[in-house]
Amino acid sequence: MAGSGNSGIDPELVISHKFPESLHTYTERDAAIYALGVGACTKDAIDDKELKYVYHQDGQEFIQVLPTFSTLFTVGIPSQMEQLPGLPFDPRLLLHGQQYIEVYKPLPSHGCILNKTSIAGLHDKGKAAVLEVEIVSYEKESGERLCMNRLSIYLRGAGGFSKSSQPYSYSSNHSNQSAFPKIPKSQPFAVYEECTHASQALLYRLSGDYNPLHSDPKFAESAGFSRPILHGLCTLGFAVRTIIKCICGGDQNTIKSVSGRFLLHVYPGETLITEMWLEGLRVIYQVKVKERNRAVLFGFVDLDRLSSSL
Ligand SMILES: CCCCCCC/C=C/C(=O)SCCNC(=O)CCNC(=O)[C@H](O)C(C)(C)COP(=O)(O)OP(=O)(O)OC[C@H]1O[C@@H](n2cnc3c(N)ncnc32)[C@H](O)[C@@H]1OP(=O)(O)O
Repeated sequence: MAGSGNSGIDPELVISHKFPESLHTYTERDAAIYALGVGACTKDAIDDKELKYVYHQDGQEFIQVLPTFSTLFTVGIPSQMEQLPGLPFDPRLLLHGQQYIEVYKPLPSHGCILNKTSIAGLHDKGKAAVLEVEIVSYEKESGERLCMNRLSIYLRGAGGFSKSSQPYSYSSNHSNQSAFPKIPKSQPFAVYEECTHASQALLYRLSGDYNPLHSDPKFAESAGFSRPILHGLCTLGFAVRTIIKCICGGDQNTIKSVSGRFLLHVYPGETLITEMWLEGLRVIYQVKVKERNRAVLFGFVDLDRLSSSL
């Protein structure tokens, strides 16, 4: 509830903050390491729908890039948050809450990206604060807009900063594009099961997210977990890759937008079961961890066309 504590957050200072523009350069190797990190070709090293993400399959000139690779353009955010005036927080208590992605054109296999970052929201949830950050990414050379990522960061213990009896809530996004649909009660259109590896987070972190929550047992324990947990964006990468494989006929370029809410942490080595429902051009999905029979992620993916193989 509003006013239940005082985390020292100064909301007006936070939402008026202006981030400097930043550059992010990547190569084909980064795109391939990312694809392996989210499980591409793990079940089958010659998978004909996935080899293209890690190898110049059939002589293709460039490797193909998964749309969720764009989430890597945001890896600098947690360290930028530490410099953010008016936002004191304990980095051990920070969790990734939600991710929304819009893809405007296929991601190139290498390039230099210009990121424009802004605060998109701040909410007082009493026991937590939720900060939303939006990053619009452009291809530096052409100036063309490539994608947009909006992430919600859940800061445990940082709520209670509202000055009035109404909980503080600011959002720059009025379009409700990322509102979550209900999980249908009907049987899923497709279900796909896949194991993550015990070393999944250690592989995924090589894509640039070096938060010790995912690799350091002592840090993970101090954050309240029995061992390091998987990056939320790794779980999201598994889910979207699964949707591309099961619904999009392997064509990653049919993805227009992706939305996901992280419901519970995943331990590397656990088995992910992704359930998918197709409603027009929208795929509603839910990921469960088999070993604990718990939902860990849900959301939707909007497509720009349906695969002819459906
Ligand atoms: C590129 C890097 C980006 C930054 C990353 C930061 C570093 C962390 C990286 C990670 O990858 S962490 C691993 C991935 N994330 C997780 O594992 C989180 C899983 N989710 C949870 O553990 C829980 O859902 C939660 C976030 C702890 C919240 O659970 P809790 O029981 O405390 O919430 P509720 O009581 O249900 O709701 C309170 C309030 O908060 C809203 N809310 C709930 N969940 C989320 C969420 N995932 N994202 C945003 N907001 C959330 C909920 O709607 C309630 O609001 P009101 O309805 O009361 O207004």
